[in-house]
Formats: sequence, C-alpha cells, structure tokens
Amino acid sequence: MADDEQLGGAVLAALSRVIDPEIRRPVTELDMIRGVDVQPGGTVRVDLQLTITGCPAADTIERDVRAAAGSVDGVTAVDVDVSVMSPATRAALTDRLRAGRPRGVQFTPDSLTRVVAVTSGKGGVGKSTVAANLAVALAARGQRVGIVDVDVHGFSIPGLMGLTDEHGVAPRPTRVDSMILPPVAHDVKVVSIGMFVDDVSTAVSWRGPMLHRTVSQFLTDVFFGDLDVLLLDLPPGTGDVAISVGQLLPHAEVLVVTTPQAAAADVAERSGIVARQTGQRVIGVVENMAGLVQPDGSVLHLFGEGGGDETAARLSRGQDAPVPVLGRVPLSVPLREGGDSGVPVVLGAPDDHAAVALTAIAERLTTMGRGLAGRKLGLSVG
Ligand SMILES: Nc1ncnc2c1ncn2[C@@H]1O[C@H](COP(=O)(O)OP(=O)(O)OP(=O)(O)O)[C@@H](O)[C@H]1O
Repeated sequence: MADDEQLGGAVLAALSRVIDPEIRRPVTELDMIRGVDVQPGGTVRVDLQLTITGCPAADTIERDVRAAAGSVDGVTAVDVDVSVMSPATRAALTDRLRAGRPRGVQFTPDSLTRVVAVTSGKGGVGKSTVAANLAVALAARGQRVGIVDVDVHGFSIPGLMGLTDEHGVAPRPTRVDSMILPPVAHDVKVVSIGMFVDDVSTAVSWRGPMLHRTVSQFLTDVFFGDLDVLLLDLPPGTGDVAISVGQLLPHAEVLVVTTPQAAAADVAERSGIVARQTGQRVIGVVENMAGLVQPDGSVLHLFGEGGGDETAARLSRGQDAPVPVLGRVPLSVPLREGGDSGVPVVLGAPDDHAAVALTAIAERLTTMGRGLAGRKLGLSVG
C-alpha cells in the first residue's frame, strides 16, 4: 500500500513535467490529471482530461503523459483514460489562467509586460520583418515574448514565423471557451488577424469599429500568460488600427521603421506623431534596407542615405529626450530568404549583417529599460 502511494506520488511528480504545448503550463497545474491509480503489478492508470473536444494538442499530451508515467521506476504499464473537461471545470480553469483578473485588456499600464508597437509611415519598408526578428531575438535571450499582428493590409507575421502551411494559410488558434490559445513559433506566442479570416480581402474591408473590436479581443482573450514583452505589428500609416491601439494601450512604446530615403521621413514622422497624440512614447527609429554590403566590403546605398536620421530628428522636435536611431539593418538576401522560409534571419543566419544589426537592436531594447508613461509609480508625496 505504502509502496503504491509512493509510486503514485512519483508518477504525479513525473507528470508535473509534462507541459501543455498550447497553454505552456504543466498538465498537473491545469486540472488535466484527474487521478493516478496504481494497480497490482505496477500498472498505472492515468485519468487525463483535455480542455476541449478535438483539442489539437491531444495526441502530443497523451504521448507525453504516457512517456512520463512510463519513465518512473517500478511502472510496468501505463493506461491513459482520456476524457474532456466539464464546462464548469473548464470555466474554473480559464478563470484561474486569467489569474482572477476581470475580463479586459491584459496589458494595463500597471502590468509588468513591456508593450512595443512597431509602425511605419508606408508599406513595404520591412516593418513586419523587423518586428518578427526582434520578437525571436528577444525570445532567444530568454524573454517571454508575444507578438500581435494587426496589420490588416498584409498580415505577414504567421508566414514570417513559419506558422503557415504550404498554401500560406495560418493555423486557427484553439479556443477554450472565450480564451484563445496562441500558436507558438520560435518560442514566441503569435496571434494574427490572418488566423481568423478566410480570405485576405475580408479584413482589408473592415472599418473602424470592427477593427477596434478585433484588436481589443486580441488583447483581452488571447492567453499570453506572463510576458516580458508584447510586440505589435501595426499597419503602415495612421489609420484606425493605430488609433485603436493608442486608445487601448496608451502606455505602449513605439518603434518607427523607415528606409534610408530621406523623402519618406515625413510619412514616417506622421505615424510617430499619431502614437504620441494618444500618449504613447516613440522610443526609437529603425532604418531598414540601409545599403547593400558588396562582396568587397563596400556598401551600395540603393535607397539613398539619411532617412533614419531625418525621421529621428523630426520626431525629436519638442521632446525632452531626443528619439534615437536604434539601428540600421542592411539589405540582405538571407533576411529575405528567412522571411520566405519562416525562419527569421536572427536564428537562421545569425552571422549575416542584417541579423547582427537586428540582434543588436533587440539587445538595445532590453537595456534601454521601459518607459514610465502611464504607470503608477507607487510614490506618495509627504
Ligand atoms: N533588409 C532587407 N533586405 C532584404 N529584403 C528585405 C529587407 N527588409 C524587408 N525585406 C523584404 O521586403 C518585403 C517587405 O517586407 P515586410 O513585409 O516586412 O514589410 P512591411 O513594411 O511590413 O510591409 P506591409 O506593412 O506593407 O506589410 C519582404 O519581402 C521582405 O522580405
């Protein structure tokens, strides 16, 4: 009897190392293990409850549970009895995952998550590529990172992160009641408008209120867990999404991506100004497509020079602290290839010039510290 109890305890301890691949918590913490029964001869029966019927991670979880229980000394066979949680158990779980917070935007000014919105004046300057690479570079440094792709005009983040299938279709996230579980790629939790629309033209036709609802739902219902950094890939320009994000996340920091073309500085400046009008702080400019390094080491400035400096100078006007250029990312074939194959260049070709520049920008972001805009400081004046 005592031996059975001991064995049962050892099996539970082993099961606590099985992580739900979507929620990213041990199954034992998620009420998914309803019982462990040790039978004569060392056979163990595990009562496993999945969150929902048709859970896409079911096979993985069952396999991992079986392997973990089977790895315990003294266990001769494992039976896994799979069922699905009752609505009440599921509701209790989603409540617990929300940590008792009332339903609402998770990233309030008081939350410990740093929110960085990546924007640009116009399309095609590499904003999504920069955002995806920064997310992955930050995750590789051990940060807990999420990325929200609300670029209605081109939701490219799932593809850049390697989440799309051979037809370019992004996965539909699993839902547990109102909670949306974001797919994870390269250690980054990813949610994108592209995961919720059937064809690309749908979202482009959305108007302000629908866009606002979608952004708000992402920030409310997606289960990100505790994050160190949340990145947002905004549409280029100064449209409805930028305004919604400004209203929902007034404490967000804003990164402006631009090209070396000085002529583009005024549109880039405008996207930064809209952010500032909603209380957000522009923390820096990234100049992308900044020259092409030739085999002989010389640099060909295909798109001219000075756009990053010009944008930063304009955004600095009237500010206490100047807005810095956080880095210049050169034109790079491996960067473009990494985008096409879903392995961001910072991981796939870390020695490439563009990868080195992007990694340095991620590094700079982490060492810059977080702005205090909108945060309660907990100080009292005596
Ligand atoms: N430094 C670079 N070197 C080479 N190609 C690049 C570079 N940066 C971006 N690209 C390529 O440029 C194209 C546009 O990039 P991306 O989709 O990231 O731009 P974007 O600004 O997010 O565009 P939009 O907002 O319109 O979706 C992609 O094919 C990408 O691979």
